[in-house]
Amino acid sequence: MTWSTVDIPTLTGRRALVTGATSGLGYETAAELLRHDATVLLAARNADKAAATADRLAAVTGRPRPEVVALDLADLDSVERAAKTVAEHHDQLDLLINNAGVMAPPHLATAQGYELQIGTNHLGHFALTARLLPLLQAAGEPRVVTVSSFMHKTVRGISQGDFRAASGYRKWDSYGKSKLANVLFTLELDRRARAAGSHLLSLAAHPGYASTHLQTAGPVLAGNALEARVIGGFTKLVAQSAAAGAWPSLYAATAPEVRPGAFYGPSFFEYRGAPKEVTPTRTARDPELARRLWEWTVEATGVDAF
Ligand SMILES: NC(=O)c1ccc[n+]([C@@H]2O[C@H](COP(=O)([O-])OP(=O)(O)OC[C@H]3O[C@@H](n4cnc5c(N)ncnc54)[C@H](O)[C@@H]3O)[C@@H](O)[C@H]2O)c1
Repeated sequence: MTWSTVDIPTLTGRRALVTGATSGLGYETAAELLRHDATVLLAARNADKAAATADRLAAVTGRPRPEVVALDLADLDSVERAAKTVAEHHDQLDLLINNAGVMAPPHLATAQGYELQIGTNHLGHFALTARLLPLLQAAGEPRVVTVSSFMHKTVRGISQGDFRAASGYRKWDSYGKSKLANVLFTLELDRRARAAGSHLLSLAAHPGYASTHLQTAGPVLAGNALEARVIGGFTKLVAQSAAAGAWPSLYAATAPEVRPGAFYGPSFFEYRGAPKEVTPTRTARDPELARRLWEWTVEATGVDAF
């Protein structure tokens, strides 16, 4: 596939909400959507950072300043408030990019007591998608793109007990499980949308290996400045840029030819390059596990979609 961002069609009249858009892939995704004339909503935790990012995006793209929505994915009440705020100002949403994420922090909990990575990367995005579903359903060709990782391949499954990781927390295991959950969720959302006769498309993307804040955020949270410097330096040397890492998300969000329920990114043997369709692991494609994960997630978040 020889796709690049010049292939993104004009997005005039389309509204896109991007989570985690103050840095990394989310910032680059928002910038490219703006350049193609979408109306962009930046959902972010830190109001000052979000406002500065909105100013910067308007300046670098020459497009209208994105709207800022306060969203902490690690707090389900904040997710509910964010969705209400969006619904107060918009009657439809064309694109939801579930991009934000945290990787390998120390053992920390969300506001509701869930393990931080599964809570932020999976539960928060599930709740956000469910709460925005009426607005997505009101759009002509809605898409939900959820950003996963090749790290979903490192785990053999996920259980309800992993949501709290009450005993034996292993940071890489929890990250892998959160990214497995992202794929299971994408495929189950696709199945449920189609069973309900909805025109919503659910797709997954992964960036390969891209130089962003992701690699240093965990060590910073653990107070390990040296580890953050070493990992950050190594990543800058070998990883592709954040802009290139955003291509699979942008492809999934905008290419006319996508296949419902597909997963796009560089091949799993590479860590960079143009987006192509990749095959998730057998576990990630297990419909029974996806169904159970959905039920546990509805129980944990108190909200359902389809
Ligand atoms: N960079 C890579 O190589 C790589 C590889 C595979 C997958 N990913 C995935 O890409 C996505 C984007 O990460 P990135 O690489 O741009 O990293 P990043 O750290 O630059 O960006 C992550 C964003 O998520 C936001 N975020 C974290 N916790 C949040 C919360 N509780 N509420 C709201 N926002 C929150 C951060 O503020 C930040 O803006 C993540 O889902 C990550 O798992 C990245």
